[in-house]
Amino acid sequence: MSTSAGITICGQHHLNDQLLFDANLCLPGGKWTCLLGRSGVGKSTILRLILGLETGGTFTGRITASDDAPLDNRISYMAQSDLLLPWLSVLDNICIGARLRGTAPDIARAQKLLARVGLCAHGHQKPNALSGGMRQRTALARTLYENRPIVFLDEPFSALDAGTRADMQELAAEVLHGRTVLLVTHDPAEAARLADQIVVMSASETRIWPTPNSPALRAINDPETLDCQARLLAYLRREHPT
Ligand SMILES: Nc1ncnc2c1ncn2[C@@H]1O[C@H](COP(=O)(O)OP(=O)(O)OP(=O)(O)O)[C@@H](O)[C@H]1O
Repeated sequence: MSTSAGITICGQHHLNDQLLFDANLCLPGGKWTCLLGRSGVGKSTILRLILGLETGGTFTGRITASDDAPLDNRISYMAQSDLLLPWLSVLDNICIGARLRGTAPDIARAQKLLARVGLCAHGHQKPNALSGGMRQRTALARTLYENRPIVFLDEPFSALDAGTRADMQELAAEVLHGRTVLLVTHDPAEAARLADQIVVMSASETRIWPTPNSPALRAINDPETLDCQARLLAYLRREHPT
């Protein structure tokens, strides 16, 4: 695996000639950044801009890697929708990246990941036979299979029950330790538990929020983590009321 470079995105994004956001966001290399902010503020757009994907708007600014090398082929991306191919089995969906690159899929690795996301018995099934949470875990396994130094996760645990969510957070923290991770979430508890850096995004700023002193992954009942979660929730409710 190549080194996990940091990324900076600095600039303004306009949608239909209206300013959507003015962002100055630095993702430290090898660390987890959790990005929160009200729905529609532009969190997914930030991911898509760094990935060079269509956003429907216009970005003016700069996106740079800390090692000045191109970001191509260094990022794996788990979008909000699972993007599973309905005609392939769960196992084949997990190794779709290898197939698209024309390389032999590592079936043993895919099966290990399938087991880690709790879907051992479902590898042969088609995605339409799975629940929403099972589909999301398949997409997580596909993202982890890619073994990239930079990983973008857009609400990756949103469809999971509380117990499975905690398990998948722990799996992702273990497998992606030392990678540059950008996790978009609406869950202050998730951010308080997983983040090396928490960023709250609004139209006018990307605000760094204080994280607990202990290293991630933090215990669910760690008092400082619970305090961070409560303060963050209070801020989000005050700053971004519905
Ligand atoms: N391809 C597109 N074409 C036009 N507008 C778009 C496109 N993609 C996103 N938008 C608009 O950009 C704005 C920001 O969307 P984005 O998905 O980045 O928000 P978000 O903060 O991730 O929201 P959520 O938390 O609800 O996922 C929204 O107004 C959305 O309608």
